[in-house]
Amino acid sequence: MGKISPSACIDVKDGTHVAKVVLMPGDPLRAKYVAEHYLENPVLFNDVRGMLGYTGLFEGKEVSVMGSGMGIPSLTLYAHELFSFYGVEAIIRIGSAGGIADSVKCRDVLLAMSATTNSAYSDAIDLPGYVAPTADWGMLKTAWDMAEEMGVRTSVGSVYTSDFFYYPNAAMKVNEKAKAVGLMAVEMETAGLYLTAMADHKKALSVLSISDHVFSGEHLSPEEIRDSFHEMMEIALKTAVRTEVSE
Ligand SMILES: O=P(O)(O)O[C@H]1O[C@H](CO)[C@@H](O)[C@H]1O
Ligand SMILES: O=c1cc[nH]c(=O)[nH]1
Repeated sequence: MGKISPSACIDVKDGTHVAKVVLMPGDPLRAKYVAEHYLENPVLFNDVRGMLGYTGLFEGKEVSVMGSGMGIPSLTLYAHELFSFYGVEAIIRIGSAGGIADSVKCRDVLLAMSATTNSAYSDAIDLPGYVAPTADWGMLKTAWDMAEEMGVRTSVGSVYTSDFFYYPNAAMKVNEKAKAVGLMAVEMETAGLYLTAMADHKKALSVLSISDHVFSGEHLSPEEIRDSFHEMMEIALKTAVRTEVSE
């Protein structure tokens, strides 16, 4: 029999550990890329289901990076296990998003202050009315300061976290309605991350990179995506090592 893991879907390898702040891209291969290109001495701590997770050093401080998979069910499963079983205190999602506001352009970084969603996830919190999935203010402020210092074109606003990448009924015009109430971009995880952090009494932030525009049809080439992701990752890493955690 193997060792007993405290969690169902992450199995931290013997002799490794998870840092108190974790960066989470949707794609586990992006986690590997970040570990290999940005972290000193990265050590693989998880590879269950190929959801690669590494811990290393950035600016001399420990930080982890691990894939979340796509969509709220996948991200919230991993985020809850990290928060509840591995001592993680803050998660920063680093993901791509489709622009919906006219003011948002490809390559922009978008800091998600809040996230509206069509997911039923918040129903489980069972509070009368609607819960407002919101970023941690301290992390949001730090990310904004880092982006300003780096001179990166950055927006702060509300995103739409959708359970659908492909809507089965296009006539619902969901992206048009999201745009009409001022939501800036669409992606698939942020609301779940913020609600999980809220329920687990932890901190979270989504730092997004605009990879395409839903209405203008503008989209980046793979090389351009790599360059704009670089800015998002730098902002997220600088925020991670400045996030207040327990000693
Ligand atoms: O780039 P990532 O982090 O995967 O995020 C976006 O890309 C995926 C869809 O292509 C969804 O996960 C969406 O949220
Ligand atoms: O979820 C996503 C991510 C990028 N672009 C989109 O249109 N949707």
